[in-house]
Amino acid sequence: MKRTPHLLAIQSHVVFGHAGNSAAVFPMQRIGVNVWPLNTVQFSNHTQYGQWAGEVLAPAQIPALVEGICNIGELGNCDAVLSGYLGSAEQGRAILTGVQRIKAVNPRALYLCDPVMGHPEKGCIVPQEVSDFLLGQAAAAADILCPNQLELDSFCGRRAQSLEDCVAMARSLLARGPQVVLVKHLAYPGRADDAFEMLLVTREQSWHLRRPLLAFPRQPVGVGDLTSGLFLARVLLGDTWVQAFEFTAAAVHEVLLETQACASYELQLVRAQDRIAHPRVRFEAQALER
Ligand SMILES: Nc1ncnc2c1ncn2[C@@H]1O[C@H](COP(=O)(O)OP(=O)(O)O)[C@@H](O)[C@H]1O
Ligand SMILES: Cc1ncc(COP(=O)(O)O)c(C=O)c1O
Ligand SMILES: [Mg+2]
Repeated sequence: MKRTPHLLAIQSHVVFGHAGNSAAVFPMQRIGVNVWPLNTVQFSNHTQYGQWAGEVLAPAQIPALVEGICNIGELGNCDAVLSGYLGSAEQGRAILTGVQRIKAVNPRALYLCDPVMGHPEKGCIVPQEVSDFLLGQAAAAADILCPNQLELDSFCGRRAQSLEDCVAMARSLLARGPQVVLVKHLAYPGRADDAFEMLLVTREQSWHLRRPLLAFPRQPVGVGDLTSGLFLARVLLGDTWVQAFEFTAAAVHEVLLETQACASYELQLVRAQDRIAHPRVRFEAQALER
């Protein structure tokens, strides 16, 4: 029997609704991965409501929890670490120490960093020191980096001018260490206004993918977290990079269709669970020149 992969997911938890682990854990489990959720913050709701209650996990808890798993002899079973929304830069440094610890016992373990830097206009609030940490240290430690356009621009210190430019910028991130860069949402001048575009860049190849742009009265939150979680889960389940990319686009689109049909602001993950596991739509990634 094929082994079920194990994934340590270090990101936010919201009591109500879906963002961070609250957007990613159930879908990753639903497609067949054992998830170890480690919550960097526990907030009542995501920050785009403009108000929330709750607190940030003390950074020392991250190594303590990893050590606890080590002490029961399970750390070597960890196939991957995912990090997303962080409450402080110190938490970020603690995660990198945890990643080193896991790679020491399982050198094949992957680290996916979703560099959630916030989007002040949209109300996604992240402390500045977290962005500085992500720009400075996280990219070098990651095997897989999943920025959105704003985060890609921040890494490169300039705005992308075209699709070719986005590819060149993502490629420049590979030079810092990652094997793969997945840009979860492209926004460059001149792109089609009826499509939602994503990009996957490895050392050997680049792929571009388009899916339909759906209309929402208020953009749902947690889509990025769902995207990075499903991508990593599918890689652990044995997909190639491009297979995982295509699956992720389809499964996320299914969730958005269900969410739109329900006229809901929060992602409809429970209702969409069968569509996540078996997407009915399929999007083909197009290989780019390079
Ligand atoms: N097919 C789609 N149609 C319309 N909006 C989408 C679609 N897919 C994703 N979105 C929205 O696009 C935005 C992507 O946000 P962005 O900041 O680029 O990434 P992230 O979710 O990582 O922060 C989100 O607001 C999400 O709800
Ligand atoms: C607590 C929390 N976690 C994660 C996110 C990131 O969500 P997204 O996947 O839309 O980038 C947000 C965005 O506001 C948030 O408030
Ligand atoms: Mg995001």
